[in-house]
Amino acid sequence: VLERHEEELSASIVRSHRETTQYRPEELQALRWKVFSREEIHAYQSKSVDEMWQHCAVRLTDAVQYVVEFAKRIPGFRQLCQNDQIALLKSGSMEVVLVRMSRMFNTENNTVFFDGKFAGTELFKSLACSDLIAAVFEFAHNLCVLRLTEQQMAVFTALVLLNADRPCLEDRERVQRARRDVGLALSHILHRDNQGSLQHKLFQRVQELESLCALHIEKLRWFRQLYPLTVHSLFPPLYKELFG
Ligand SMILES: CCS(=O)(=O)c1ccc(CC(=O)Nc2nc(-c3ccccc3)c(C(=O)c3ccccc3CC(C)C)s2)cc1
Repeated sequence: VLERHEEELSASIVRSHRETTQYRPEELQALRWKVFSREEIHAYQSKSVDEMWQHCAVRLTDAVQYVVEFAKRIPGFRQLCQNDQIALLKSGSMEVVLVRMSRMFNTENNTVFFDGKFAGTELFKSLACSDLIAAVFEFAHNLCVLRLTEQQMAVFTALVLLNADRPCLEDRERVQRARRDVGLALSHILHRDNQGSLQHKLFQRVQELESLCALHIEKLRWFRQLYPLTVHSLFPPLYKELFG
């Protein structure tokens, strides 16, 4: 009976994942070699720091919106109280965006999908946070080489969201129970795919995720100190609510 329950749980998580990614794997294959020209890269590099940050914040918020939709469809997340859903999204949505971003990474030319084409680290120069950009690329590369299937990615991202150690949770027990079910579903899938060794590699990636998100928040604080008005009036409200 447990098997069937796990099967049903992972099937519903995979369905939710498929319904809430902006780009399907087959679309990505077609886009793979669309890279920015030297002129286009130069145009991005000529943007001011605040212009480029604002541009990226809008793109990032688009991706986060899809993650919020995904979370709302995960069995076990839906049943949580409003406060706990927001607390999990506040601390987990960026982590899920970064995991999903790895499907939009091309390890052959070290580029990530951004604004409709694939971009290398040099395109983000005007953000003036090369350590964050290098860390995002490094993470995307390390996860991309694990070659997760969409099913493994879907259940892994549900596990990333259902983290009972997050701050400000009211019903930790309930999150823990939902997490245990998804954790069982993930190890069931990995063993069924004969990839049990992926389990500990994925948990290493989770440690990297936490420090990457902390770096993102640190850079955002630095940026907001320099450009308070840009953040206040030009950043998407959802970005400020989740990362502010
Ligand atoms: C995520 C769901 S998906 O369907 O796979 C998908 C859907 C859509 C896309 C397109 C997309 O929005 N790509 C972005 N790329 C980057 C980026 C930027 C610097 C290096 C590496 C990637 C974006 C960011 O703004 C970003 C992301 C992570 C950390 C930090 C930042 C910049 C900070 C300063 C806001 S948005 C990609 C993937």
